[in-house]
Amino acid sequence: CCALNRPRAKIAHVYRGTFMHSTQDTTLEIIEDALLGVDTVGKVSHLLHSPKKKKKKNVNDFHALLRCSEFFMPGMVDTHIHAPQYSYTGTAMDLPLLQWLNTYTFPVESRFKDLKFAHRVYTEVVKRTLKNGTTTACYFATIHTDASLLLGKIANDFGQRAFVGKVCMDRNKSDYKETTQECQKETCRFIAELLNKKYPLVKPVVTPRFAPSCTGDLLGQLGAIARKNNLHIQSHISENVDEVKLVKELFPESKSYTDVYHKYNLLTDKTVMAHGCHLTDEELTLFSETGASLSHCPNSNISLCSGLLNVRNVLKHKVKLGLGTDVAGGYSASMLDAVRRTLDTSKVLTIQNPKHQALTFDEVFRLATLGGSQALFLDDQTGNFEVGKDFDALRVNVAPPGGPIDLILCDKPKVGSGALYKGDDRNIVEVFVAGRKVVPFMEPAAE
Ligand SMILES: O=c1[nH]c(=O)c2nc[nH]c2[nH]1
Ligand SMILES: [Zn+2]
Repeated sequence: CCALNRPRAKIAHVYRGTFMHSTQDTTLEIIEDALLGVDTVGKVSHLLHSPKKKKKKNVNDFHALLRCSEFFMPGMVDTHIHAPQYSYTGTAMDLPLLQWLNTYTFPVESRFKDLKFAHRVYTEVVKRTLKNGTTTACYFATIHTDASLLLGKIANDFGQRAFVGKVCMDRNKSDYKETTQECQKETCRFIAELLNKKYPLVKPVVTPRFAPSCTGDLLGQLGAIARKNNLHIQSHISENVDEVKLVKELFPESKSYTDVYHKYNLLTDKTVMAHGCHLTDEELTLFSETGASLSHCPNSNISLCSGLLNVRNVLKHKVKLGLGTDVAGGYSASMLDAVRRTLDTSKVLTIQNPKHQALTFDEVFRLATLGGSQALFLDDQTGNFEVGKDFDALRVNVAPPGGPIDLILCDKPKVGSGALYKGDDRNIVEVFVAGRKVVPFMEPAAE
């Protein structure tokens, strides 16, 4: 419908082959021998299911033909990732959350005052996630405004769609914090300067780290800033039981952890909260009523022994949910890993309770793509191949030379699931964001 209201841009590319995506009505739709057009502004102009019936020769003449071992799927949406923590991924997996933060995370994040170090790490994380098929990332940076702006520039240079958050914390045992006033002032500067760059795909997100590292004053100010500027919000919630206990002690007047954020206007339909493993049904209802979403980060939840989120119960409460890698609580920057761990976690819940209905592959595929775009309030722009949305896509080759998969029993409808279970970045041969090919990497524009 929206596509009809716009003047139509010219078609720039047409691809022919198999397309896999999720829609509101279909968990996983596989369209074989389809023709998909991308217009000059990077949007899907048409998706024809049976082009053979349309015998107008000149329509089909200029298409790029996928190999029979290839298909297109929507780019994946990482709804929660800490860009600075990429520097120590996989090296600090032996402590629970609160000790883990003090021992490993805060000392490393403090180093991002150094813009040279920040440039190196942020370039690597943007490249690594893009190569692994993350077309949209919702990033936490650090408390440093200039380094956070640099992350925005690097995502823009490589063509990744991203939210970037300058982290806010005015309460911490170590020096890694700001005063309440600095947090507020620097958040406003960060938002103004990032918006001023007019990057088409990179936007700021208001980012209180989590309730234990913020005073009520700061949370209130950040809620007001987000409201005034109509911005996204991200934080953490109910990841681990000690953290939930700490929040009870720090905010005794609040009914629950969720209530703390709600009180300070931080639960909106543009809020994404990571984890939520220990939320009560009552809290999930508050999420549903406010339209706030959850980011499920199974690798992190297992690696830090935080808990097992019952995604089925979250979905029953009609709470929007996407997947996140949560680097470096999670040790993998790949969303394919997040897909697998989501399935594993759900099956563990079924082992514990046979009445639990485990998530299916198709459902998890939807969470990694359309679900993530809904969680980030971006589903009018990305998440599947509906006409009028940006063409954010992965060209997957199930069996590239030297790849990780041996195609033996090739049952066509199952090829996609096999590729996502067993595949890696070698299978993601091209990545597109808003119609632009971003993998293989583009040369960043000269200064
Ligand atoms: O997984 C997590 N990573 C973090 O950096 C963090 N900060 C607060 N809570 C957190 N959880
Ligand atoms: Zn996190």
